[in-house]
Amino acid sequence: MGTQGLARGPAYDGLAAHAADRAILTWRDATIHAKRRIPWIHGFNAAALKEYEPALNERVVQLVDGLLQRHGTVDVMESIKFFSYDFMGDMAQVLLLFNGVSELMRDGDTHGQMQVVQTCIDSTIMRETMPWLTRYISDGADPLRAAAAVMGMQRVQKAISRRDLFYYLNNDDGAEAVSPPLSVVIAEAALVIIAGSDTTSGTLCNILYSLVRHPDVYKELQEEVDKFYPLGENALDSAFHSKMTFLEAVINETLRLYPVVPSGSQRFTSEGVTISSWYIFDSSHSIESLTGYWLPSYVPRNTSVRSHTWSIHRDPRNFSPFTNEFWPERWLIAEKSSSYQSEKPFIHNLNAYIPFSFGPANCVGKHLALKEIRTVLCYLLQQVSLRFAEGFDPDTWDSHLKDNLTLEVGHLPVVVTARGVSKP
Ligand code: HEM
Repeated sequence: MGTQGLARGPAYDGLAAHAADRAILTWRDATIHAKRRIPWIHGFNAAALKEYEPALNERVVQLVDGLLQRHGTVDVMESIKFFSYDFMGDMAQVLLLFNGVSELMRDGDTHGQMQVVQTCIDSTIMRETMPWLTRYISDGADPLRAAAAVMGMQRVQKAISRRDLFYYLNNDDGAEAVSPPLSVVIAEAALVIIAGSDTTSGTLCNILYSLVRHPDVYKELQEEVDKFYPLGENALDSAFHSKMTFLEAVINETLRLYPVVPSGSQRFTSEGVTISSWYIFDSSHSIESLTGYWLPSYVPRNTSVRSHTWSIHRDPRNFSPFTNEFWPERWLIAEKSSSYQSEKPFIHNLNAYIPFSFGPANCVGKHLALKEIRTVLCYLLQQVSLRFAEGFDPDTWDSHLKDNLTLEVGHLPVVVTARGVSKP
């Protein structure tokens, strides 16, 4: 996956089948991919991220206000999903939206927007695993593309009042000598919705679930939030994010246990390659002793391969101890800001931590995703307390996870209580 790595595999052709133009995620040719990534990089640079803050902050306040207005039990999964789609709508404005604006949090799904998106997502596994089949049957992404085309055309004709991601993808900043054709901008803008919504909302849900499930961790994070954003302070101000080491540890640990693309990205061998793939344990030791050796293996040409992120993240050779447990402390120990005393070896292999993939085709939206997650958590924890709703069995959480290309989460019924903190 790195710069010297293998090229993308045929799964990406399946994702692009029927499309008038390919979105960046589906380009297999490294040269074209690198060229198409340029406007995305502009759209996610530090200055652009700063420009998106007012829109993000407005949506975060709307999310938390909405949770507080609903007395009793709230399915926080649905609220956060709507939040992430509304915010990506603000960034790209290409869905079946009212007046070009997504208002799921305000109005609910009155325009059938979620059905259009879900149909697209539900078809991804089929399109990925059987690209050839897409030639014979209609593509679940077609309705999303049609909606994106209509909205995209309206959008380019509109005078825009503020800069969003579409502004950069459409080369409105004039950074490139030649602007992309509308079909390309529409493909990219539709990808903003698909790549940027459920990824972030699923991660936020996994974080909230893990926090409520582990009251000691929840308490420690709450203390950190209260330290930087006490009563009356502006928790939407990102100034302190870089100092919040425990917040970072919680996010990292959640993405380790619940990677958003659990099966990883498909790659393809255009010629035979030898890789160190099998780790043979020394039979005289137990698996916990982790002694053994790598055995190289040969992958013939024209073979599709994947690095299975879920398994890599949950491998005791990469993260130990408490490999399958939610233990944010490991990130502080690795940073040497917390101590570790135990007979068990401490293993923390950052090369094996790949929630955003790595190399030239890694997640280009990573910094926006992290900004969203940090802002939601700081503001939410300053304003409210959460506990599981009566009757919810936290032991069932993992059994409702679904690998649908991205990791889908189940319902998360919680009781939300105001902490009595005044708003900024
Ligand atoms: C926690 C949140 C997120 C995670 C964990 C995540 C993870 C990933 C991963 C693993 C990939 C590689 C997929 C592949 O190669 O098949 C990827 C690609 C991508 N992501 Fe994200 N993502 C997140 C949020 C976002 C957001 C908010 C956006 C904004 C629109 C975004 C936009 C993209 C794009 C455009 C690509 C394709 C990049 C390329 O082909 O060069 N992602 N993401």
